[in-house]
Amino acid sequence: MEIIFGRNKKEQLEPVSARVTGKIPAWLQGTLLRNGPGMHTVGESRYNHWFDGLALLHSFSIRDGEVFYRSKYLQSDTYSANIEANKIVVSEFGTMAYPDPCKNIFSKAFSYLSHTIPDFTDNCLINIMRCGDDFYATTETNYIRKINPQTLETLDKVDYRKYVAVNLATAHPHYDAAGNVLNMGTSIVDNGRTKYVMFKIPATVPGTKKKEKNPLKHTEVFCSIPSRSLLSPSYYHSFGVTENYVIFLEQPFKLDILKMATAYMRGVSWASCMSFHREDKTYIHIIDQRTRKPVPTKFYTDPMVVFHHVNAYEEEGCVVFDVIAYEDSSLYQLFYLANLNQNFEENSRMTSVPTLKRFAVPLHVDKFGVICCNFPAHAQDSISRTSLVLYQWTLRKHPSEDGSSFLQNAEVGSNLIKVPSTRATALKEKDGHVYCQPEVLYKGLELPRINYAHNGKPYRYIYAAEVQWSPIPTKILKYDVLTKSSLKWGEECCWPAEPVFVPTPGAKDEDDGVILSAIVSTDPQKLPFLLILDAKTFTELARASVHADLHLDLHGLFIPDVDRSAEKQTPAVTQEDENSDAPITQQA
Ligand SMILES: CC1=C(/C=C/C(C)=C/C=C/C(C)=C/C=O)C(C)(C)CCC1
Ligand SMILES: [Fe+2]
Repeated sequence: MEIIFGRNKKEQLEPVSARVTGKIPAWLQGTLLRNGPGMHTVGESRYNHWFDGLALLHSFSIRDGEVFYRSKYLQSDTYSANIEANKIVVSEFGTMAYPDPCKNIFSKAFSYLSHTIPDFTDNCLINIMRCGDDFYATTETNYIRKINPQTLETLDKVDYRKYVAVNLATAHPHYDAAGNVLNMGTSIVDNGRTKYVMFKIPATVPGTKKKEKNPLKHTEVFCSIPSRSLLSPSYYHSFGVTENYVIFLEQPFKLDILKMATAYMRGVSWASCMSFHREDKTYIHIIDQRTRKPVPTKFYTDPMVVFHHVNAYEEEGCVVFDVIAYEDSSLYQLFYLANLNQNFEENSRMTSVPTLKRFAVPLHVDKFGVICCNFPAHAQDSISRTSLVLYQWTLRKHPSEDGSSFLQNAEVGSNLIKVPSTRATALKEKDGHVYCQPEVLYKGLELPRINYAHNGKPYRYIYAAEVQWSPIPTKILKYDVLTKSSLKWGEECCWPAEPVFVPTPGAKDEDDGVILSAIVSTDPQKLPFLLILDAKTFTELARASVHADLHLDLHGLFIPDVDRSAEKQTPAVTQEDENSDAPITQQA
């Protein structure tokens, strides 16, 4: 496994042509752009954890049936400082490091004496975010790095804190149909408060001057939720959205801010400042995007750890959401390089299996009961408590004939979920709190993706990596949430990456399209390759093998060429004609 994890990967700076077997659909034109850790040692020093590795960007450009591969290390300040010092001088998730005494680049790292939160790394190794016409490499700190999606060059270093008060932000933003970005982050001990902040970055800005064109300058806070505890906010890696709501899980996997503030002094990593509190609950926050306020009911479930939300949607007065859940935080433990490199089979057996779970949250619970089914939306919004009671009374006296709209005086202990698409339950408790219990759908999957046109909406298919006894994917999976059946692709000595769905132009069915996945091979006779599957049947359409040092990556996106040709057709932007407000095609 050393071959996959511990070894530094060589960059492929010049695009290399791949050997294509099979037939790439003619409509598939664009670039699969991905990110992940590629360098695990610098000089004599080694990172401890796989999530520490220096970001290596790579891309497969697909044009007229041909594929070109290239890769380049993100030229972050962290990368430059490390390379210059010929050792690790910047702290990452699982490795505490100290700045080179002669250099002052990360001088703020020592600010623990005067500030609670030290400066974090800009080694953006997790994902790629699209923001208007710009692309950024992302991690979970306050830094993102602008990149050129064609050349993989590193551009501006952006500090989120310039635009919104967050010390941490997720690497998994959401996008609406117009390409506006919705993300969230944590603001730590700011003005005596620790809170979770949801913010929007517009896709386009109507400004006239070039400077005003930066969408980040138009970032808008759209809701903040106070953390239950000032000094131990939850850690979260992603969140969910429906058409009208945001789902945020305040889980009992927490950051200890006091431990973080003293980590440099104590010589311990950030990872050691995170802990799972199995005695605690997981709180489910549902935020109404129209009012920008949380739904007042307290929803909760058992302790769990979620890294990836899969999708969510609204159905008959409920928010239904799917996540990959763990019983504890042991996943992060498994990715210590020492576990991955020696006695791999023994050390990386999962104690907690990533499980696809479906939750349902009833939206209109009050102390009088619960509104189910097709209670008209306008009425839900405008009915006051008094008229609600009256309405309830009227309905009880005169129940609607087809039973489609009704109010129900829910008994304590009764299940408030009556939607057809799940057996998940939500039990009303004496104090008005609601205890949600999920339906278990599938065990042993991670890195979930969907057809993003269905994000926030009812959907049927999940594409994911199948993980069996270890956290390293061995197969790609298509899971049908309706029939609960699955299709799989796998091959000896092949280690697949997160599968990305690309829709056929003018697609009718949700699964009309292809799956792209970069496959790392541990068979010396077999080159690594880009796999192209028919998303409907999960049969191989083509593979593009490359003579290059492919790394196992984390996340990325597909940029269809329509976007590029639109860019080319747009005349060069001048000071005067920068008013264009045209929406962009979004491919998350
Ligand atoms: C550096 C740093 C962090 C980095 C976290 C990372 C890099 C997490 C990666 C998670 C992944 C890849 C999960 C996959 O499911 C924290 C803890 C946010 C805060 C302190 C500074
Ligand atoms: Fe992730």
